[in-house]
Amino acid sequence: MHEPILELTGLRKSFGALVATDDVSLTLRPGEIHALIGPNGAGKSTLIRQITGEIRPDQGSIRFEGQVIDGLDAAARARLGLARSFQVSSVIPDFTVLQNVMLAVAGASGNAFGLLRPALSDHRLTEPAAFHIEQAGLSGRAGVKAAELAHGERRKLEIAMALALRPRAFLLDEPMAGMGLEGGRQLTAILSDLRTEAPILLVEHDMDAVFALADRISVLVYGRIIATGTVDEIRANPEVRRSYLGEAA
Ligand SMILES: Nc1ncnc2c1ncn2[C@@H]1O[C@H](COP(=O)(O)OP(=O)(O)OP(=O)(O)O)[C@@H](O)[C@H]1O
Repeated sequence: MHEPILELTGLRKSFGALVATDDVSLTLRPGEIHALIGPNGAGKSTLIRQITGEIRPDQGSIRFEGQVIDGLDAAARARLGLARSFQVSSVIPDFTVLQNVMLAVAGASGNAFGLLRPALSDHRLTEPAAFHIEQAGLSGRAGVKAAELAHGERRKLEIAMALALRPRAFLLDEPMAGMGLEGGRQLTAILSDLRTEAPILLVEHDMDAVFALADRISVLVYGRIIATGTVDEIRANPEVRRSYLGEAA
């Protein structure tokens, strides 16, 4: 068994009297999609924010690729390759898809590319950018301005930009939201391939997508993980059916 990429141990976070995550432990293994599901207010976003470093746990510890990262701020964790996608604020609406992804490649490489003439035709930027655009399913749209993309295409652009950062793990918070049926199908196929690039911790309410994608599922209820298992194990778990899945299973 490979070492986990990400390992959460005993994470606890309270807001006043409310315990939002209560002794949460889970692992993200190489190559897997681990879905985190649970009712509204269960603590899923609070958990993700502790992993990214946006908020500090009251107790517990996080290891990333074997290193304890509790003392690192969000920027340092991002530099290690912990990528939270779908909240990319850096998409420039007036730039094309290709130019946006090139900027992400340039940012990730740390190289001092000149801002004027050379950079936008530099093959060290155009080649990896074109590759990530294809990986994200946006081939043929490279020349379109970001502002003109449809919602689902914008999400693919965000994936391409996240890929440019060469992540070691993806944290995805409700990627299916607002995608529609066909968009959701396409995104499911893209995410399925993405797990080989880096494992994915997937917070998602769309159970069709979760059941199609997840290698393992953890169920969070009132801040506690009540079950972790394969899709079949979780669908068959009576406590999970009672507290969350109901008829969806
Ligand atoms: N900054 C905060 N201050 C006070 N309470 C908070 C804060 N952030 C979250 N909470 C509370 O913590 C609980 C868990 O919220 P969280 O957003 O993590 O749940 P969630 O599982 O992501 O919900 P959803 O599925 O609706 O996004 C909720 O009761 C929420 O109101």
